[in-house]
Amino acid sequence: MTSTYGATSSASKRTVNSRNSVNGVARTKILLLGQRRSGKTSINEVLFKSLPPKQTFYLETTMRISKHAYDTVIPLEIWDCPGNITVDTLGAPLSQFSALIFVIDIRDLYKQPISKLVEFIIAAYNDNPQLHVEVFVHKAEKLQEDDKIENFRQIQERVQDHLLERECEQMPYNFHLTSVYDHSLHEAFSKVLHKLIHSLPFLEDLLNVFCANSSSPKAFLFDAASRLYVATDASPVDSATHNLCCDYLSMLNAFGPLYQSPTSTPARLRIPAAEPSPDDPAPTETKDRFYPSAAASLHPSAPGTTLTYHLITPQLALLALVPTGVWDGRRGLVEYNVVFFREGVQEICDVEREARGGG
Ligand SMILES: Nc1nc2c(ncn2[C@@H]2O[C@H](COP(=O)(O)OP(=O)(O)OP(=O)(O)O)[C@@H](O)[C@H]2O)c(=O)[nH]1
Repeated sequence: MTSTYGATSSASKRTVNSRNSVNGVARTKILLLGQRRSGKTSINEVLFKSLPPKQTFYLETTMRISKHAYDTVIPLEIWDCPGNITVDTLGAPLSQFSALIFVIDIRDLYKQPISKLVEFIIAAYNDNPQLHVEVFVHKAEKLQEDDKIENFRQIQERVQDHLLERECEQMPYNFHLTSVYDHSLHEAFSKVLHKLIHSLPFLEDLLNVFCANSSSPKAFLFDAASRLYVATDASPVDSATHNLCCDYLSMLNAFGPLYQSPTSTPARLRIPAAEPSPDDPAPTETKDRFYPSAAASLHPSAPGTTLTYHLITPQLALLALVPTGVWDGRRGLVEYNVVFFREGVQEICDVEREARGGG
């Protein structure tokens, strides 16, 4: 197993070499673009700063590019750009970025946002064909189901037409319907994140082994603070289960500090201390919020399912559905499997950190 993780390490080394290193750590960069008021800052604040969605109403207009660092399985740097930024005024080559998220308000069917998106897709095609271009058709909850589907279709069609006109239709890009008011944003951003994690197949393998040995029909490895899932097992993701896990995490995040153990110091949780540097983007706020483990019964009637939560690293948590019979009768076995899962994940995180020059 160790040699397989070694392979991840060298793969990561190759890819992170091309990225800018801040504070000695090579961060994977994500560009957040879109028209004014399309919802870029809201997306960043809701996901990574735990801002309640209703409070996005009070966010101020972004005047300059702001860079936000966030540490999960991989260290991220999110560039929140003002609405008027163009390929020329960005001030950095697109080759520095791993993903470009373009946010379009679902009611904005006009030419301007589509032309701007097409400009960036063409620039990416020339500068960095590996760039993952993801279009978030945002504020989707504002429309009724039929209008939502119709606008979503029209935006996709117009982008395709523009790219055909410019003979650049080969560049791959994906569309997602999103809103800060439901789980669609978390699901869409998780899918973007999966494309950036080189160790994803190893995390998925660990989850598959955990599920097989614990009779679990579904397990997710979540980034606990942002509630993005960084990996899941091979069984299909159904939105209801994903949403349930998200809500359970949200509840634990809210109540965790009330039950904080006095002995759960950062040193004990092995939180790496980083020296701040003047160039460093705003660091991720660390808030102690966890129970080490928890469980909730979902269907009390037999046979029943229990949703379990286990903290894996200071950032990551394993959420798994386990048959209640297994949880009640063979809890020791499930916890034994969690220990092995934790060791595997920690090893992957250590290799990743080492490859990026952070350890
Ligand atoms: N209904 C709805 N409104 C949203 C959503 N996301 C953001 N908004 C609202 O959209 C408005 C603009 O949001 P911002 O995040 O400031 O948009 P921005 O793209 O960063 O804007 P600039 O800084 O001007 O470029 C705010 O009033 C938000 O409350 C959403 O999913 N649904």
